[in-house]
Amino acid sequence: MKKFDVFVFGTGTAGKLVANTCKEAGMSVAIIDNREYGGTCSQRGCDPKKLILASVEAFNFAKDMTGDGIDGTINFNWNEAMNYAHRYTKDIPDKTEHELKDKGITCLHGEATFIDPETVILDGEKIKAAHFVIATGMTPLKLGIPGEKFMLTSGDFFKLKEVPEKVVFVGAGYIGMEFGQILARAGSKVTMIQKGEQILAPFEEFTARQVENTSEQLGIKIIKNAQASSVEQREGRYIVNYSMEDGMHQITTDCVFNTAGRVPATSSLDLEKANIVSDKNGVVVNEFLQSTSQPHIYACGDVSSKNLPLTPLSSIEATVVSKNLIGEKVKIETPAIPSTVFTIPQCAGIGLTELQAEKENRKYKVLQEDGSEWFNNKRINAKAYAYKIILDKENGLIIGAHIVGPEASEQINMIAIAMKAQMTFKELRKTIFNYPSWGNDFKGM
Ligand SMILES: Cc1cc2nc3c(=O)[nH]c(=O)nc-3n(C[C@H](O)[C@H](O)[C@H](O)COP(=O)(O)OP(=O)(O)OC[C@H]3O[C@@H](n4cnc5c(N)ncnc54)[C@H](O)[C@@H]3O)c2cc1C
Ligand SMILES: NC(=O)c1ccc[n+]([C@@H]2O[C@H](COP(=O)([O-])OP(=O)(O)OC[C@H]3O[C@@H](n4cnc5c(N)ncnc54)[C@H](O)[C@@H]3O)[C@@H](O)[C@H]2O)c1
Repeated sequence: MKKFDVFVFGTGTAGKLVANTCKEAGMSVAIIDNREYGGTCSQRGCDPKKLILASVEAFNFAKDMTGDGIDGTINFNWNEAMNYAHRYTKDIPDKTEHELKDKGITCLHGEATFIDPETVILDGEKIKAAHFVIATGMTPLKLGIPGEKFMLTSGDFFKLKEVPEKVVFVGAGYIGMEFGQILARAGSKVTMIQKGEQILAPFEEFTARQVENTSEQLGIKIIKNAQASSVEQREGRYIVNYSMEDGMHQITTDCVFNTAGRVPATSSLDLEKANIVSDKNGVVVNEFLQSTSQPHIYACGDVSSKNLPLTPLSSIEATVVSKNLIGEKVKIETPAIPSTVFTIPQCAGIGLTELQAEKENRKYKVLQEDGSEWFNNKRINAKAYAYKIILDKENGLIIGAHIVGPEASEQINMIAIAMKAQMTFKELRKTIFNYPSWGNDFKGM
């Protein structure tokens, strides 16, 4: 029977980092994936999305500047934008696998399942390991509604051959809003069906509302307090039935996406046979990222019960797991975590929202303003720019920051540095920034 020091499930950001580090430390390592190597971020998430956004942003920029230096008809070409993204992503699976193999890591394909805490089975063959690392990421949430099989999921977005005339997204979260805006700019008539009152719910209401307003200006219809109840197929099109307080409604569309959230990908691992405890947040782990029920088994990335499911956190968690496996004793510790929805304008946040600060009974001060008339925003004829900075009333430290604007992701990175360095907002503002630049806007906030 084959036996390894470390057996890793998943070849995404988290899994491949653990496999590489353990191998470099001299351990015997096997890694497995049930689809192509490379994971969500590189194949059907962050990277292809941002590559498509390169031309969407250029298209939008040129449109905003039309009459102020840009002349003539500007077209967005869906197939070219998709080909551009695929050119970058298509070689990654083979390259990832070759790099792992070249290091001497055993690369497997398929679905290995636990049969006991020390053993998995793959195609009838038993494999033992001293340690297992679960890094299987997340998968789209099942809505459990009739006709769900007609719904597309985020991975299908990157396979769209043409821009649908009409499209419905069930769920106006990160994925729904990012993809909805891309398709709206490409020419689709987009409708969002959102369960609650707020789109982009974990974000500050003030900034999320600006994304809502700009999306509506773009022609996106956002139906809030609505829940999809079934999807029917009729003559090559789809009818989405949804319920609202005043009763049932329906909408006919060319395609419908399930963007209602993602859940930990654990269902095919037979975790119970190894007595590995998991819940709705994933494999339950302690501060060392060890399974609380099986300490020789670790979990990291989206599938672990700790932290938000974001790429930088998958890397941080994988680093902690690797260090623990090679004999250091390291706890997961994260400074404040920035996050951005890559819409136009971008919606970025870090730390507490005002509502959270209120609920935690914090003594705080809010700096909030609409910056849409500020020079940086006016210079590019951008639609929206606003911020809300929440400061500890006593010591002036930043406890939350929320920016909506063309470069909000980079501005929030600067706030992340200030928060990590325990710098007050006043100190941050004393920095000399380039002028004119988005960083310099902190001086005016
Ligand atoms: C559309 C989209 C856009 C996103 N955009 C961003 C963004 O802009 N910024 C950001 O920070 N995050 C973004 N994310 C989230 C980001 O992609 C994830 O946080 C990150 O990829 C998680 O990495 P991971 O290694 O934990 O899991 P993954 O990269 O998902 O890797 C898990 C791997 O495990 C494999 N697997 C699953 N089940 C099994 C099994 N039973 N056996 C073997 N292998 C298995 C999968 O095939 C996959 O290759 C986005 C996600 C999506 C879906
Ligand atoms: N830019 C980024 O960093 C980025 C981009 C995409 C995804 N992600 C990561 O992936 C995770 C998953 O993203 P997501 O967009 O799938 O989830 P999400 O939680 O952001 O959004 C899901 C939305 O669907 C709504 N919803 C749920 N059930 C519904 C129903 N039955 N009918 C109508 N609406 C319903 C929810 O209220 C929520 O607003 C995110 O939490 C994030 O961590 C990050």
